[in-house]
Amino acid sequence: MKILKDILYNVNLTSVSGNMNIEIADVCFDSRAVKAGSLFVAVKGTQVDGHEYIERAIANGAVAVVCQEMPLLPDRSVTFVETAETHRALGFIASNFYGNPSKKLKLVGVTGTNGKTTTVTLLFRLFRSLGHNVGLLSTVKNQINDRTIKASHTTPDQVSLNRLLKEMVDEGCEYAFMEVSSHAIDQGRIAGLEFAGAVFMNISHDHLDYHLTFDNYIQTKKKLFDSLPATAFALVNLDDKRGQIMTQNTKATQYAFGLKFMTDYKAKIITNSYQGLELDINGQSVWFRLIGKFNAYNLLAVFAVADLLGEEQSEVLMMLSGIETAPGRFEAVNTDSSVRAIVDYAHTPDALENVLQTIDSFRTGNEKVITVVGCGGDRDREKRPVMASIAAKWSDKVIFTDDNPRNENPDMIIKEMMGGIGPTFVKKTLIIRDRREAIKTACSLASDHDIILVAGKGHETYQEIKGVRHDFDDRAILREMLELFKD
Ligand SMILES: CC(=O)N[C@H]1[C@@H](OP(=O)(O)OP(=O)(O)OC[C@H]2O[C@@H](n3ccc(=O)[nH]c3=O)[C@H](O)[C@@H]2O)O[C@H](CO)[C@@H](O)[C@@H]1O[C@H](C)C(=O)N[C@@H](C)C(=O)N[C@H](CCC(=O)O)C(=O)O
Ligand SMILES: Nc1ncnc2c1ncn2[C@@H]1O[C@H](COP(=O)(O)OP(=O)(O)OP(=O)(O)O)[C@@H](O)[C@H]1O
Ligand SMILES: N[C@H](CCC[C@H](N)C(=O)O)C(=O)O
Ligand SMILES: [Mg+2]
Repeated sequence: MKILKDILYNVNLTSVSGNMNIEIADVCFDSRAVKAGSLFVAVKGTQVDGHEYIERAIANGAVAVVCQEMPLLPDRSVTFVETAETHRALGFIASNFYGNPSKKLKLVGVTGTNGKTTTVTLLFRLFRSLGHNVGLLSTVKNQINDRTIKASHTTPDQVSLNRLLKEMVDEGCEYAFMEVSSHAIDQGRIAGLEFAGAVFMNISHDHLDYHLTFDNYIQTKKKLFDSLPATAFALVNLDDKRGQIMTQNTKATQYAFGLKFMTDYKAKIITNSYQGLELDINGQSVWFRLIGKFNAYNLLAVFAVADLLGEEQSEVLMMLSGIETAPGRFEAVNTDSSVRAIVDYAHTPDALENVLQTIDSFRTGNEKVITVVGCGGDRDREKRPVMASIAAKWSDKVIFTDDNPRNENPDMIIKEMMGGIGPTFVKKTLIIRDRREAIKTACSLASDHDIILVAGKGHETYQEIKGVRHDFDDRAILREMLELFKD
């Protein structure tokens, strides 16, 4: 049990009605989750306004309410407090409620359009193999040492996030590595956290349905760096032209990494092949299991973070050299078929182009590249024709299929993708909406040594259609179909 006035520490209150010395049993931002003794925080969302559910929260047992607009006649049986931005206040409140866990371990946040999951997963595995207790918050899963906890978001909501950090502290974690999505920054999910460091990977076209303009998207990511304390490090990829913008107003100590310019952490690609990457990092040449130039950035960022956190460089490189790629990230689906198959989570134009360019660079003869790809529903529509055109440009055959249609009409999604397909690409394009059938067709078309890329869903083990998640795993279906068409 915590006292209301203590959990409102650092929240700027504009007005108060009622007793601030009451006990609070739980913090909730959803009236449906409120139980007796809870504090309800009313948040304006993208669909509805949480203020409309205050009465319901009180009926469910809320004893205090945090709101942005004080009701004209506040219910006298509960305490009401008013603050300007409840979504940000919720971050501070959740942090106070769980004893400010982010201050009790070293929390590193990774942001960027692509590469967050890969980078935090590598960091988690590296620090575990270096003998530390570590926590992970990622799109694929959350993890505390050896315990896995299902993830519903790339970055959890304020309450779940602080609860998980507290569990990490309780289980002795010295470090936590987390993905910071742009949605999370905008919705105040990271407000009140104290980061030991933050990393900027890159920014490219995505989520414009939410941020509306690319500039808003950049400015949202920058807020992570604006919020860092002076004790933190701010590490940016200088090869991305928006890298410097991120640190314009930061109080943190600035560091940069990249492949192009003289930076604090610089790498050179010596070999980039289907077997892995050989990089020169700080004069040491090291082999890594990850594939593709884009992974050189992820590996270099991991090396830099480990160095900034005080780990010994040569030990880091030795351990990192043996670490596998994150699930569904350029994951080779190995069977005894002579066809090579790759599952990758590329769901942005930039990621798709990187992966297909990487595959293209490995061609040694006249092997065909067959790509199966779709675009998610209820997500950025502008990227659909761009992704389609990139897929067709770099493939000999491309099959457009369903990703997660969610609440959209899948035929319309594919129609929008086809907007990127001009007359020259039409000949190599097939439309097979059923993803299983699309993968089957790709396998049936492939001959010896051809390469199949199934893009967009990576580690996902479901397909989301109208709010229902149906079992679906690209990797399992690929394995089954490759076996079926094996000569
Ligand atoms: C668009 C978006 O990000 N939405 C997130 C947002 O919900 P919202 O703003 O739509 O909420 P709302 O439905 O309008 O409700 C407003 C408020 O009223 C409350 N409410 C609502 C109904 C009710 O009966 N009672 C009640 O109290 C809600 O709990 C909420 O506090 O806040 C919710 C709570 O934190 C999130 O679960 C929800 O994520 C949805 C499910 C989602 O799909 N988000 C995706 C887009 C997302 O966040 N993705 C990013 C990264 C993507 C990437 O990796 O590239 C992520 O971090 O995962
Ligand atoms: N550093 C990188 N630069 C560009 N593309 C990358 C990079 N790392 C990975 N990718 C590509 O982007 C895809 C997604 O990678 P990853 O899951 O690591 O990114 P993410 O930022 O976590 O994505 P999300 O926003 O969905 O959480 C990969 O499957 C790969 O195709
Ligand atoms: N985590 C991201 C990636 C989704 C990947 C893709 N499979 C899709 O459904 O669009 C999101 O929620 O936007
Ligand atoms: Mg991710």
